[in-house]
Amino acid sequence: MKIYEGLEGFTPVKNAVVTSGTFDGVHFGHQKILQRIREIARACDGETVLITFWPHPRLVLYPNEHNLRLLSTFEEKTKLLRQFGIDHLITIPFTQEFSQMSSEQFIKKVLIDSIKTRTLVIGYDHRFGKNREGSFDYLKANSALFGLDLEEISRQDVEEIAVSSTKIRKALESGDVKTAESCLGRPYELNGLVIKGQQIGRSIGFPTANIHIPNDYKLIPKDGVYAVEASVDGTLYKAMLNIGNRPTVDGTKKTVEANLFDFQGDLYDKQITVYFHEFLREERKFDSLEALKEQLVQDQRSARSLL
Ligand SMILES: Cc1cc2nc3c(=O)[nH]c(=O)nc-3n(C[C@H](O)[C@H](O)[C@H](O)COP(=O)(O)O)c2cc1C
Ligand SMILES: Nc1ncnc2c1ncn2[C@@H]1O[C@H](COP(=O)(O)OP(=O)(O)O)[C@@H](O)[C@H]1O
Repeated sequence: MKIYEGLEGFTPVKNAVVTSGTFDGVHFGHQKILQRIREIARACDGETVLITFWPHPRLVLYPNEHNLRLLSTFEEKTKLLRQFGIDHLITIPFTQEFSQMSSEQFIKKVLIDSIKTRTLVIGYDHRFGKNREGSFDYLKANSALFGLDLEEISRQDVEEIAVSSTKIRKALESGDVKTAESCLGRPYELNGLVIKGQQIGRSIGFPTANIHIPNDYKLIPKDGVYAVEASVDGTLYKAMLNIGNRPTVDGTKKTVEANLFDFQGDLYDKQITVYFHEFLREERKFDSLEALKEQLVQDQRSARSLL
């Protein structure tokens, strides 16, 4: 997959089969669209092109709305799009100025002049251009004029899947990692770097890798204890993970930390990926570290039996 920042570096490809959108999470519904554009490209000996916007339009249009959290970081999204067979990824810097472009201008300048789109695939409810006025009907009425084939993912197809990024965000915010997993078609993941903590973990026999997630827009699931898998240096470990303030040790800021099963060694400064499988329990304040330790023994047993 080739990645282009903006349209400048892009040179038109043969029979471009195009779709556009934010694709946050690259969930099951998005995957249907990706599958469809791949099929069309194969049939016409063309190449798949995905236009996406970064930063997320809502972050630019509503900068005061600080609570928007995304399912995928830019790196996670590109990795997934590559896996799903996109040949060319164009990321358009989403600015206030860009948001003022009319749908007609978007079609003419971006889809036709710059990309030379042969087929455009969009969901029935997809809108683009200023105030999201560019609808499928408008495109359909003008597609001959624009010289492109149009393919709609129907309402029925979209509703059958019953998946949306919003639904997945809500599920994760309530700890429902199972629903998130079924909508994403894979477990929800976090990526980060292992950093030093207060080194209390090892003293109670449960060293915990503290994970620093550099992207503050990335959605962290609800506080609590989870059964997860963790991947480090290409090896996958079963693990348990806590998200929260650690009231037992009077913690003040939120941490994400994992105890890996059947692992011994040093993880500091390593890149780690965790995959959420089950919510185990709420985080609690224990009367002593000894009581916390007893609970961790139980948590480990529960996690092992679920994973
Ligand atoms: C699976 C798991 C569950 C945890 N549950 C709790 C909890 O319920 N309450 C709490 O205060 N801390 C909880 N913790 C956090 C511990 O307090 C933390 O691991 C300990 O403070 C050591 O942290 P440190 O080595 O990073 O300093 C949990 C940690 C893990 C890995
Ligand atoms: N099974 C394990 N799971 C998690 N971390 C482990 C494990 N074994 C060793 N470690 C190492 O121990 C560190 C955590 O120990 P801990 O005492 O909790 O210190 P810290 O407070 O710095 O996280 C991890 O960052 C990692 O380098």
